[in-house]
Amino acid sequence: MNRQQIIEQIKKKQSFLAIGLDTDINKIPKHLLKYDNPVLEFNKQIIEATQDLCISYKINTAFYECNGIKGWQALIDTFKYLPQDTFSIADAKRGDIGNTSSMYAKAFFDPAASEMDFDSVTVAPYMGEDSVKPFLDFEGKWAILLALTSNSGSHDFQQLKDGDKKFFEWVIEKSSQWANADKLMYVVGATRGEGFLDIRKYAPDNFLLVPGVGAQGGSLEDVCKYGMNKDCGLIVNSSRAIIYASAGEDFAERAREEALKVQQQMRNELQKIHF
Ligand SMILES: O=C(O)c1cc(=O)[nH]c(=O)n1[C@@H]1O[C@H](COP(=O)(O)O)[C@@H](O)[C@H]1O
Repeated sequence: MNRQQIIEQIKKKQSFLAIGLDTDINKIPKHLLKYDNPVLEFNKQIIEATQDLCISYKINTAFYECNGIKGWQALIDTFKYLPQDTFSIADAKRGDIGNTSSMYAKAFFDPAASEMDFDSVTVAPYMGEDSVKPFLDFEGKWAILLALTSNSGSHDFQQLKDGDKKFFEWVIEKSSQWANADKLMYVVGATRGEGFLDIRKYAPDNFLLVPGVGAQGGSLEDVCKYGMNKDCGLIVNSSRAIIYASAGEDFAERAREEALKVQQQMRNELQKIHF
């Protein structure tokens, strides 16, 4: 999905919500355990209940990788179940020396090799240009670079100052030379409030993937106030607050209710920029 198509989906659905399929077998409703692949069944029902309210699904691969072959199969099958009109994110946080990154890129971008054809992968920028380039070399695909994350550990490195800039500002400034806003997004935690102003100084046009509303308590209002640009420029993720709204048989219905609340807030924010 390209930038224009993302913007069209935002306008059409009046939403910039990504639902995070951080599906933990220990947290899903017990009645699903009778299925051959309970994680897949859970994901299917969540997707069916929410797809008109979100523009994206973010699959955090850790929740699948930890379950070995069955987990990886659930990842592939969930990928295949994602609606065509949603932007797919493999949240794998990869990045290694060039030839290894090429393999990581193939794992998510080359369906002939892996059966998966995600629109994007999250990438850790710490190893620099040659570790990110292999993801950018795939035509029509996106790399989503970690910039200023939502967790307390973001202070350890990302917010250290060198000269007139913090480390995350160096990351954005430098990586902007590798690709433009049609291929590169940045992760910025919803808990960063006015920190979005610093991000927008260096990335005025890029879409930002913003996790941290819902369970981590980030404010959607602040994210929009400080981070929105004329194209919206935001894909805001919520995982646990939506997918685990109920542990009962009504889990999909309750997930829809939670997604709807977020979507309605997003619609109000989009009206402010006349979307
Ligand atoms: O890259 C991410 O998606 C990410 C970056 C970040 O700074 N903070 C963060 O929470 N995430 C991911 O976003 C999701 C947040 O989940 P909830 O807190 O349950 O909404 C998880 O999949 C995290 O791994």
